[in-house]
Amino acid sequence: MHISKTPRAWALDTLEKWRKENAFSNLLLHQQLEKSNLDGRDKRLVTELVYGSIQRLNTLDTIIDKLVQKKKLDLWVRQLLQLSLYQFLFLDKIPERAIVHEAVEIAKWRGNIGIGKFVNGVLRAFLRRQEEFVLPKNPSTRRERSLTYSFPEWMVMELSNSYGEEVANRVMEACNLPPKVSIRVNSLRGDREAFLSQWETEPYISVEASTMSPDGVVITGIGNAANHPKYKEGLFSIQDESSMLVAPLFDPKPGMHILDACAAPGGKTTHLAEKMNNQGAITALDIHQHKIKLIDANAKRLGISIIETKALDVRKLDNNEMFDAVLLDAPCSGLGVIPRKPDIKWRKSAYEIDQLVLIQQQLLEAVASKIKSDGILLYSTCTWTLEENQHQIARFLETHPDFYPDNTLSYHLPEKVKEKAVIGENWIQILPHHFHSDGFFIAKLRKK
Ligand SMILES: C[S@@+](CC[C@H](N)C(=O)[O-])C[C@H]1O[C@@H](n2cnc3c(N)ncnc32)[C@H](O)[C@@H]1O
Repeated sequence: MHISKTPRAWALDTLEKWRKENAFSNLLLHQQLEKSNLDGRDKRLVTELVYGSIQRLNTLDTIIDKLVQKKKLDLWVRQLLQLSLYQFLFLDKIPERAIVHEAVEIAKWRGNIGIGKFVNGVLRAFLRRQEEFVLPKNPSTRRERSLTYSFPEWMVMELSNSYGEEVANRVMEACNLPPKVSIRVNSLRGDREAFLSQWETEPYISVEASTMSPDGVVITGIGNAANHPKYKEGLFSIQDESSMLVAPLFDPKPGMHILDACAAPGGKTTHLAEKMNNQGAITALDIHQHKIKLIDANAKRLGISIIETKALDVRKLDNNEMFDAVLLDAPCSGLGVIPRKPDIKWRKSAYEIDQLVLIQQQLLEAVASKIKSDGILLYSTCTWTLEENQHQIARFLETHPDFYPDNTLSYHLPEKVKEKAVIGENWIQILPHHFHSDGFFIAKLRKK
């Protein structure tokens, strides 16, 4: 195989595009793997190398800086070193000789013999001096924890101040493990038992009932689940298990009229429609026109007809329509999805979180007046910062005396979830180490 077609060359190409195009690693990786002619095993290696190098970015760069002594490196050379060091440090099945050899071949092919020699020298220096770079097993300072768990220092502090150091360490550890793939059975097309029995003819795929949701299935070996015929036939949706907790909290009944204020791509909207047995009405808004198409396509694929979509900023919703319930699945810092999108660690800032808190406040304000008396407001985010979650809801209740915390939230949560999650009177916070699913927050409020 020519060097340009090897898994490591594909990984390097993907890392370069990720950085230069500021792309999301998960979307880019899907595109790249589709383009390549690699077999399943090699695709898994590319995935591991790309996610791993991004996940461990600060740790790898710190080592590279020590090895090259501040020499300015071309982006691709640095990334080639990152993915080689990632293999030395975090993968134990690949022989050191093979890692060095392939890195040098790629350096010669992409650059020249001189760069090949340079890469060879840096990697051999690392192997000679390995002991200098061993990460502390029980890191204590902020800097040590940042390097051992590969998190920016401000996030280490944010997590520790919110949940304590021990829990923060468990969260960061969990974020470095490969994410689970979970799917949601379309209950309009049959129940989970029947669905689980339909995979026996596909021996490379294994399925297991989720303990977090009666509609969820944890699946391995499927590759890109969106390419599977059963997905195209509308038998399931791809959804993280934590997100599957939202729809049941409405105790949805056929005939309800629900507003999903930030709906695209429609994961929770379609779950709600399935729970309502496709009877009633859901108004699904999203600010981005191009994302509305995703909700429509998902509804069509799943055989759902009760969702009416509209491209609209919910802050501009000025008709007099009132709803039985509103879901505000707000735009947020997304720190809870770091296991699936490690890029978030390096691209979010504390300043951005402050901006998001203000937007979330405006969105809550906008939907509050659209809820009927005795109606439900569910607020959710896929993050763990207190400002976006518990503090946001406390502030809303302080300034909206016509709402009160709805303590029925826990009736609709599976026992297994209640055992591990952090639960308040009317909210739940799932952290990534609880179930190895997304970090997720949900609060339930009711209008007087
Ligand atoms: C967390 S995502 C929603 C995910 C969705 N609920 C699901 O389960 O598939 C937040 C969405 O809010 C949308 N959004 C952001 N600001 C908005 C606004 N002012 N009005 C309506 N939608 C908005 C974003 O485009 C994004 O699609």
